[in-house]
Amino acid sequence: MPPSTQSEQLAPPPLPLLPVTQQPPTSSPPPVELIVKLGGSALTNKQKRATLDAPRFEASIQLMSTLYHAGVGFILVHGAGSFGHMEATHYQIRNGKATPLAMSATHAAVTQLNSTIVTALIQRGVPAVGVSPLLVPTRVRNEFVATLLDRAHIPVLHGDICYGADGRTAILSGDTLVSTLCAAFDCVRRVVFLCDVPGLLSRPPSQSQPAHLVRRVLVNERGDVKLDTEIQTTQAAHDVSGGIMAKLMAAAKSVAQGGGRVTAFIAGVSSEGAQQALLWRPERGMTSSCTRISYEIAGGGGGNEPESSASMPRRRGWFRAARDDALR
Ligand SMILES: Nc1ncnc2c1ncn2[C@@H]1O[C@H](COP(=O)(O)OP(=O)(O)OP(=O)(O)O)[C@@H](O)[C@H]1O
Ligand SMILES: C=C(C)CCOP(=O)(O)O
Repeated sequence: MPPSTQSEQLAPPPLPLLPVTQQPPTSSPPPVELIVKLGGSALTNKQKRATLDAPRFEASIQLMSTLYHAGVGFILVHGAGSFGHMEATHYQIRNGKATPLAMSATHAAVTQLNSTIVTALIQRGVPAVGVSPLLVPTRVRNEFVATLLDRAHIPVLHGDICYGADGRTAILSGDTLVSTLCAAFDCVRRVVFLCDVPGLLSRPPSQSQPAHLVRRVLVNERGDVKLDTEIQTTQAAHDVSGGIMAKLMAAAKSVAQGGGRVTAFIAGVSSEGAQQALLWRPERGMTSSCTRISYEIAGGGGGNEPESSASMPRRRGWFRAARDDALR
């Protein structure tokens, strides 16, 4: 074989050609009951730019592959993790005035992760197709996702940068995308947010005091959230999409807008809780190893008046979701 030139060596390795017989049938795709959000913390080392967390990445891909081969239909969304948050912070995208080049650089980072995920899934026989939100209007994006599902693909969307209606630059979190998809696809019954923690904890895992897992969160028709315990949360300085609190609110929105149709979960990617959440059915009742966010008509449980979550470092009782971060 002739020696490779330098430019050939720089190209990423190609996907091996799959045996034709391994390709899954394209007829009768399963109904889509599930949206999975693979958090950046379930895929990457969020402290180190452009770095995968190899064991968690493998666990995430393996879980998605197992789901697919078990015949479960789902839409996959992933976060940016260390491929996007640091760029978005550096280029001040949330300030609304990032340059086109800054937007491109941040989008390139998150699509690099998207391509890595899609490639890993294809290698395991999952017919994944990456879908970037970027400039595509929500309605068009949802039609594209629906067409991919009809053709038996697994759409893989991701948190991204976007331009608001006024042209200002903004972040569209994967968590927000989940609630948008949930509203558009009324066949969805559960949404599962997978990350590096077993669910919502009473304290940030970085604190030395022991934290307990919050197993149950209730949401009313207005999207107000009820917790039976006080919680404290933190987020990394370079996190541009609100951390675990924004995730809880996106989960609450998915549940509230479904009016009881949808149950949401936050679970650890390598935990038993992930299996419980991904395969949960209403008749299975309680889940013990993850956080379950479910619907309850307000007035059933007493509690405090809704307050602004932004002003409450410690929360207990009913409180109201903070304003959505996304512009669309
Ligand atoms: N009370 C808490 N309970 C659970 N996690 C918490 C809490 N406070 C802080 N955290 C942190 O929140 C992180 C999960 O939120 P984060 O937004 O990073 O998730 P993600 O969806 O995986 O990331 P990304 O936005 O990159 O997709 C955990 O890694 C944990 O360190
Ligand atoms: C930082 C960017 C570009 C998207 C953030 O999406 P998230 O990680 O799902 O919150």
